[in-house]
Amino acid sequence: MSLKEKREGENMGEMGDEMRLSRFRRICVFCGSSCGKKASYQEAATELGKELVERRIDLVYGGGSIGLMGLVSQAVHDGGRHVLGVIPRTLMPREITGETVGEVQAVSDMHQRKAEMSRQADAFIALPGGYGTLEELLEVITWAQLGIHHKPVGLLNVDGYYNSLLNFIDKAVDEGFISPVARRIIVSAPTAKQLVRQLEEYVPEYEDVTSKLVWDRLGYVTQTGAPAL
Ligand SMILES: CC(C)=CCNc1ncnc2c1ncn2[C@@H]1O[C@H](COP(=O)(O)O)[C@@H](O)[C@H]1O
Repeated sequence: MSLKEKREGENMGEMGDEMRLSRFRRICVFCGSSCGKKASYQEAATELGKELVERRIDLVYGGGSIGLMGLVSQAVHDGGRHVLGVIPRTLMPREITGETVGEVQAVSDMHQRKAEMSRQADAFIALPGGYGTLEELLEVITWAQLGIHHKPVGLLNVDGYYNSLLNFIDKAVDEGFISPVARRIIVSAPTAKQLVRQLEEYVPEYEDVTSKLVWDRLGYVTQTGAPAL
């Protein structure tokens, strides 16, 4: 049995009685707390939410209703899937982040929020965004590189928004700072449909530099305690 088949089998085994259309139970979306200037960014956030609904995938995100975060969470909630917003207590007042649809999980700080969003998800997708989005994206890529998780990481490159970032990463490969294998951790596509399809097919090829058991002891475990993807 190939690694891909084995991992798919593991996921199916955890499915419960609901027939799934995806190997992912829940996806974490990172995105701007602003809407961005182009309508295409906002449309992409809603499209991504609808794509998750179509594939019966739940959402975990940073909570609140501001910017693209609000659009993607509303689309998933409207489609009847579960939405989990993970918010640091200091950002909880409605004047700061707006109303959260679905379930809210309060955490103590930004670090705990990232760890919790990551723990709850089977894959990650970044929509267009600013510093916060980039930081969250780069952290889960770094964690994949270190073997903390093997979950797919996708970049929704709406209207080429992330072209310059991808060019920079390619330069880092050329200059010997990122290995070609680590470059392939990032899956990118221009539409939600294409991206989710590519993430479904993603096979991790990264060799763990540290046993996953070590990370588990540090608290980086999946919620069910099951092996990461
Ligand atoms: C005080 C203040 C500026 C609040 C803005 N309100 C926010 N509410 C909730 N999460 C946020 C907020 N700003 C940034 N984030 C976090 O950073 C990411 C987006 O940051 P950005 O807009 O790309 O850079 C989100 O995924 C979220 O996890």
